[in-house]
Amino acid sequence: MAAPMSYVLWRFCGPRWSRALRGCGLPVLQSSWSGGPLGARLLSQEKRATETHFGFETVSEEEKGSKVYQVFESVAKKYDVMNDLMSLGIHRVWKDLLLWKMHPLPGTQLLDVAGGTGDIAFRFLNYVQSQHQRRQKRKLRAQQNLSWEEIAKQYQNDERDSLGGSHVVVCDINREMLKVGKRKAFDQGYKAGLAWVLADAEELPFDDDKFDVYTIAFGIRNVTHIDQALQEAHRVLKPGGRFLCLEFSQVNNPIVSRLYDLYSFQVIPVLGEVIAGDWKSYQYLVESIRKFPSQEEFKEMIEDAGFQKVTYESLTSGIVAIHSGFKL
Ligand SMILES: COc1cc(O)cc(C/C=C(\C)CC/C=C(\C)CC/C=C(\C)CC/C=C(\C)CC/C=C(\C)CC/C=C(\C)CC/C=C(\C)CC/C=C(\C)CC/C=C(\C)CCC=C(C)C)c1O
Ligand SMILES: C[S@@+](CC[C@H](N)C(=O)[O-])C[C@H]1O[C@@H](n2cnc3c(N)ncnc32)[C@H](O)[C@@H]1O
Repeated sequence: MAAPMSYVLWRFCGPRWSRALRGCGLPVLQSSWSGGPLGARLLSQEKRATETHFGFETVSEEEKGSKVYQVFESVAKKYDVMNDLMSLGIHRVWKDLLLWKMHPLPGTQLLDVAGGTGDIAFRFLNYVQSQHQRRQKRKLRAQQNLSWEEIAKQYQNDERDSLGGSHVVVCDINREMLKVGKRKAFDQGYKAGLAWVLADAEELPFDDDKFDVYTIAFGIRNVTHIDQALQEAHRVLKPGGRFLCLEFSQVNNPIVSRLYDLYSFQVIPVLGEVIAGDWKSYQYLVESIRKFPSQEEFKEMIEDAGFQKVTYESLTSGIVAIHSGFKL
């Protein structure tokens, strides 16, 4: 029996068509066609796809989860040095820009999902601490005729709560990545306002309406059901809370695109082999980047999860983009 048109479009044109069809009220398939009566084959939106991609490879969903786990288990110890080498330090600028965009207020409760070795969390703690100190200094300067005891007391209070009540939870599915992150936190003296949780972005172990900001940097590309992770992000954010995602995206300059492709496929796996002894994980990295939706497509996915005022900013000719959305 012939497959319905929506399935054919989904199979050959991808999720963009699929979304467009859903908008027109047509039934949309999310899985592969396997024969049998039409009613059984037109899958409901709840039904999960059984096949997905791992880089350019087609794999089952279960396989994808374990392959992604193995990748980060394998690269964990060399992860930070590889990022500096591959990007010549540019990933640090992108991460700083994410924090400037967030501009957290005192008392911000942040959830950093796929937080890995803690780069976003540490930047958050530095940012809120320096903001808090600046505010306290300004307050002290504005108060006239304070005794030295009063000034000393204020400074002591500041030491006790140097973050102004802000807090970050780093959540990641990979034990090895968290282990490296915790070691880094210990070595660099980060302790207050920081917690580590081993969990899946698709099934967060947090109550509804708990966080002010949700971040995910270079993480969502690795998640099997991106839609599910986005719904979880929406659920755990407070009303008024903000979703921020830093991820690889679509390069918008043809010359940069050519060079970037050359660099990605010819240089990155070689660096991976030489530095981390792992060609395959870095081949997965460059392939997974090419499989990730464009800026506009990802914006639509974020909107589909219920976020509003969704915007994005492309950085470094679109090599990466920061998407932002609000739970209103
Ligand atoms: C397993 O999964 C993962 C593992 C991880 O460790 C990390 C992640 C997540 C990823 C990050 C947190 C960030 C990682 C960063 C990247 C993947 C790289 C992003 C790339 C850039 C910022 C640079 C983009 C490069 C270009 C626009 C093209 C410029 C390139 C060239 C001029 C070289 C062209 C290459 C060839 C012609 C091939 C032959 C060349 C050689 C053998 C020489 C090798 C050259 C170098 C090593 C120099 C590299 C040059 C640059 C980095 C250029 C920088 C300049 C610009 C930004 C314009 C994860 O998921
Ligand atoms: C490229 S690293 C990003 C780490 C960090 N956010 C950064 O910017 O450096 C991707 C991280 O996503 C994590 N990850 C992959 N799938 C995940 C999932 N389903 N839930 C939570 N974390 C996941 C990996 O374990 C890994 O630590």
